[in-house]
Amino acid sequence: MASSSSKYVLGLDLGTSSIKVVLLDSQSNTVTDSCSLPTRADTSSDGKEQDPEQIILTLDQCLAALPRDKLQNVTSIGVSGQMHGVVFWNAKTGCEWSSADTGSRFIPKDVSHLITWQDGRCTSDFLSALPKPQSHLSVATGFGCATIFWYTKNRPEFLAGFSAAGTIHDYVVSMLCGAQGCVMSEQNAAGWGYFDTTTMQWNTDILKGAGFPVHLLPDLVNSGSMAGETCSEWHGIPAHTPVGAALGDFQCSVYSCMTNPADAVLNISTSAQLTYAMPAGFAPPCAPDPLSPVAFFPYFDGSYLAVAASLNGGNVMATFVGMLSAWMKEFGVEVRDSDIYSRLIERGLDQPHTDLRVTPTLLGERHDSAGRGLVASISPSNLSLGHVTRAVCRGILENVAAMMPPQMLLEAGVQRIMGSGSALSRNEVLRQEVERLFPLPVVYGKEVDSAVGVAMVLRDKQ
Ligand SMILES: Nc1ncnc2c1ncn2[C@@H]1O[C@H](COP(=O)(O)OP(=O)(O)O)[C@@H](O)[C@H]1O
Ligand SMILES: O=C(CO)[C@@H](O)[C@H](O)[C@H](O)[C@H](O)COP(=O)(O)O
Repeated sequence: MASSSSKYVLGLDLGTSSIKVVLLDSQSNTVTDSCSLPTRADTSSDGKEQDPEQIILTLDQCLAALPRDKLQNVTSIGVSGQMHGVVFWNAKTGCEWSSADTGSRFIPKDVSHLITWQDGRCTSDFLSALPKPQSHLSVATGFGCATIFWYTKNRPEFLAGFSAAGTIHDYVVSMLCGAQGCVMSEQNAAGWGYFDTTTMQWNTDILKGAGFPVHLLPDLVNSGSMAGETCSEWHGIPAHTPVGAALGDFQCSVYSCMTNPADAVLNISTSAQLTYAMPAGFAPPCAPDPLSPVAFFPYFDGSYLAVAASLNGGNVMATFVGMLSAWMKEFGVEVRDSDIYSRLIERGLDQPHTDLRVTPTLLGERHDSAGRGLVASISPSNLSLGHVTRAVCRGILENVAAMMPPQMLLEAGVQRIMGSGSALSRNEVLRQEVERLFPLPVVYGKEVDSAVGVAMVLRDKQ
């Protein structure tokens, strides 16, 4: 039961695989309640597009699991989510509000599918024909501006049906605030491409010159700023509650656990990121280096994070689980995914070493988009579930370590790795591989890191 004087910040994270919500007690800065549910919103098995209705339904289910008396005492809302992707909506009719005894909710209307960061429709030929951005960040497939270019060139009639665009978490913020357009933080804008983080401006002239529909570009605000106030009571949260501009899940997971400039953060959820903070005053290079596995993403107040953002994290294990499940179905056997995960992890733990080699880059990487996965050194004695699970988990970490080698962390003064993300917290084989590969102490967080991080940002900015 909440004391009548307790006030809470609500943190929401709209991840690629799951929604997480937390209530952070503003006074004690502790999480009092949380809920996490899988979205199962993919419209096809490759995760390229997701259904916003299903995402919002899962968000509603998570909120319904939080204590109502505490929701009535929420004083601000922070939203983070999967970066880079784009969803289109009609600014005037992007949702419908409906009321019930349990509170009001909004239902998406006149909204496109979310085209996610995993989307591969922009080939390297397509991308190389686009104008060069005026930014230190290069543009990759799955980035909002690249996807909008693709629609402009291939299906312009699709875009004609929409007047606003943003990430899925920007969409949620816009609907909560009843906004007529989209307000975007520099973190999310950097993830879309064609955004100059030093001037905090879109490359409007370059985009206009190439026929890009610039009216779809959101208005910019600093990361950590407010986007507006809730336009209605929502799941018991009073109307006129301040809502922060949506933030990147990557930056929020870092915010939840980086307590010292000598910390690196390794997050493994659907994807994986290894990052450390650049010193104060760091200015990114003038031009992008598309072949570099390390990029510099904006954090807060003009600072930057050096990040190796791998497209191949927990989704590799999820693909392995999906493959086994499909194979078993062919034999008429149905096994729950959660049972497959626990058996794989158990067997992987029984098999601490393997000579089987798995390069798990199923989606390639942004610096090597043509790359794909490989299996090598197969012998009759290394094909057990234990060997394969160990080799898959080792491969995920070896790939991250190849993108940002341990030596680079040491040279940057890193003394400790903070582990975050539920793929890491739920998989001890992955954790063992982190500790094997990186010669640094590793400290693990909880499963709901980005949701906690975005709530902490809102609390700190109040
Ligand atoms: N039962 C499970 N046991 C261990 N790992 C799991 C289980 N279910 C899912 N995972 C891992 O968690 C990943 C998704 O993590 P999650 O934090 O929900 O992602 P996101 O933040 O991207 O939405 C999956 O890709 C998979 O690797
Ligand atoms: O690619 C980057 C940063 O460039 C990622 O860090 C970023 O977190 C994206 O949001 C993801 O790829 C999606 O995150 P998640 O759902 O895997 O947690």
